[in-house]
Amino acid sequence: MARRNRRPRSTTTWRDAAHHTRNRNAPTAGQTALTAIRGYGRWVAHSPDTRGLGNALAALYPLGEIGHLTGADPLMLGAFAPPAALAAWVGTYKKHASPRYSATVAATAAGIPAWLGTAAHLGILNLPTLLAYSISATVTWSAYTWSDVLKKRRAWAREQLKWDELATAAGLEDSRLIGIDDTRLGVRFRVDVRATNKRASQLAGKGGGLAEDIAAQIGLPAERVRITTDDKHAGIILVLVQMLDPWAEPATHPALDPAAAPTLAAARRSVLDGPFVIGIDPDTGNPMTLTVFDRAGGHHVFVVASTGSGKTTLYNNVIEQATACIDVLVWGIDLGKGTIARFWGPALDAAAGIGEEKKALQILEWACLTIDHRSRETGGRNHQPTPTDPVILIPVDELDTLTGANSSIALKAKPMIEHIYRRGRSAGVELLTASQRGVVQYTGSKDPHANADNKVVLRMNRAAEMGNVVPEWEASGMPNMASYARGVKGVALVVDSENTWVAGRVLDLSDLDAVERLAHQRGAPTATLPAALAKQLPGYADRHRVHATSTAGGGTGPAASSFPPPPPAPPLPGDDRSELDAAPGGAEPTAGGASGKRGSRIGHGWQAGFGIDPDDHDAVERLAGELVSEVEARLRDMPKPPKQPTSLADMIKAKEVLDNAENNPPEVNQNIPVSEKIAGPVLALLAERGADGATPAELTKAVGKGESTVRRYLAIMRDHKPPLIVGSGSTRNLRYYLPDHAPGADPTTDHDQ
Ligand SMILES: Nc1ncnc2c1ncn2[C@@H]1O[C@H](COP(=O)(O)OP(=O)(O)OP(=O)(O)O)[C@@H](O)[C@H]1O
Repeated sequence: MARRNRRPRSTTTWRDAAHHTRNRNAPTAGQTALTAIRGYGRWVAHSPDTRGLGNALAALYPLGEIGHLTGADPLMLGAFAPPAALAAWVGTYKKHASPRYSATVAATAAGIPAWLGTAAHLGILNLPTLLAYSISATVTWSAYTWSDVLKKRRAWAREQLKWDELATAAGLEDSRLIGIDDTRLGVRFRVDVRATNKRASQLAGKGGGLAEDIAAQIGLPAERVRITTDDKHAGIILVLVQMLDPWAEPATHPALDPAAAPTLAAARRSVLDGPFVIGIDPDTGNPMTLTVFDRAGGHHVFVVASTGSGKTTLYNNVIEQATACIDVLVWGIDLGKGTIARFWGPALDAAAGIGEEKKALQILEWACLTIDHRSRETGGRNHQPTPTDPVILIPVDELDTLTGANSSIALKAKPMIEHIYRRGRSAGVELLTASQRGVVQYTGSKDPHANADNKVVLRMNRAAEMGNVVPEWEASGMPNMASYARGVKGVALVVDSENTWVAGRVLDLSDLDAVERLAHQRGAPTATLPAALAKQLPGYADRHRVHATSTAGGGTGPAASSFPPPPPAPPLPGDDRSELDAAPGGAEPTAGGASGKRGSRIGHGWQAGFGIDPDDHDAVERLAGELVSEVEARLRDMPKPPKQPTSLADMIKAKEVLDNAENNPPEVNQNIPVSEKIAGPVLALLAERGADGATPAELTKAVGKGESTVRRYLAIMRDHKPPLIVGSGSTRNLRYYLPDHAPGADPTTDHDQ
């Protein structure tokens, strides 16, 4: 044991051991100096800018004495100051473009010959020179150390350190951070991955888990880290890290602010002024946009959205922007829910709602005739929109109601939709169609896929569905809309013809009351079709007067008063509506009408806009008679004016009471009458549901009015005495019941007592 202790473990001889022991215990002066110099060098190298400068300034002081001792000419030495300053300024300013930094470096460079000159003259061994030098050196050092360039350099070093940590944890040790940008919600790293032996495309998207690893390292949900390739450099990836929750802020549409709505309604623009803003990109805070027409011509839009994903809200955004354009006319088709006609009616040029299949066909026919007319006129050149020859935008909600297997008009609608999709682009006739799925059973044909420049994908039920709309979505790093921002309403992915995409949130314009108000404030479109074109479109001049039997827009809201359908109008003399069924597009317009057949029947009457030949006296008289009876029929249902007038102040007060119904004390609500149009559907649905009751949303749907309006009336019905309905459950789980069916109600109780 003692032997083992005395001898070194290796084969080193006792001499060597002794030598090492002596070295350890008593280093030579030279070795100590070398170690100290090395340590000092490392210390300076650690921060060459500041420590290096400090040391250089300290070393410069004694150097001044050399000039003094050798009798150097101070003026000669000082003469080097201006060129040194100039050279330093030019060199640094070119590189950093920071005047402050360049000024400091130039002053320092000029200071060296100036100091040498001064020292040569005065010597350094006197107090005033020492003091003056110390102060100047301190000022120089401070100015340089705290210059913006050095501050940035230090911040950059910190970021580099952060990235190095992340990269090591994610297995990308050999990557190199080459850029970093602050984004609205976090940071975006630009990383050179060429030395990692991995391709940028391998790391992008899910990146074999790279995004997830980085997110785990920072402690964020996986979807808050996104990796994409750099379009300009194949060896670089962009790593976007969202430190803040992108969905924390609601994306409210300005129309929801009653104070801003009138200004918004009055705003006018040209479709060529820029793309439509439909939402916000939460990463950047930039608007999410959709271009339906620009200098390159039109761009159809193909929307794929599962139920409840916010399609109506998206349409509200697009229509809001389109109806603000002085050179766009909107012809809406919504045979499924009738929302477009019902709520946007006053601001549209034409619309077809529930049960208005013929009208929908008529609109498609106009679109085809418009395309043919414009193509003939321009020879297929891009249409130039003006207020008197506008772009036609045709939003079609639920395309399968037109072209799907179950549509009764599919046979006629399909070729027209195809014609518009194929030929409408340059003729300024643009489609915006929505389907629940991107398969032909829903779209009717492959035309939306092939001819819509813009694809918009809202929330999907299954990731596999994405491929039916944007086949290369995964390779392009687009988010999976089945899992993107889980739980967030109104998310959308917008992809244009160049495959450039943006994902974000559609502005919340889901409040149909606000939409209705806005449409009324905006009023009828100002654009008009050229007379020569309008006269070729069968029934176009009568589009606001002749309505098919429909429940769409039949509500009593303000929209019902001006645009949406009145009671069915008697057919106009000679106007055989079945003619709408005639195949469009192929019909050759004549000078007097849409087709040879129409032209011969109605002559130039279309131009006059009454559907008859004004030279035909019998027809004019018949029409006058019909018009009188039509006016009488419309007036028949008008309420009788009250005997006592109501003052404006009372009306405003009554409206305030109604608006506040959800918060009024019951005794106030008891005195507010509920019209049959509201109470009827509510009571009918609740009677049908019995003990299951219904949610406010279901009752809103049954009534067909805006959600806030219905909620107010539900509160009023609840507070009536005896109550008409009973609410049960917390605000989120609220359900209404008929009093007999309310949870815990005694069925034997007579509520009429
Ligand atoms: N952009 C949005 N921001 C916030 N909430 C939204 C947004 N879009 C939709 N919603 C919410 O989702 C609900 C459904 O939206 P919307 O009626 O637009 O969907 P939809 O797809 O048209 O529904 P359906 O399939 O029944 O026709 C709205 O009532 C609203 O509460």
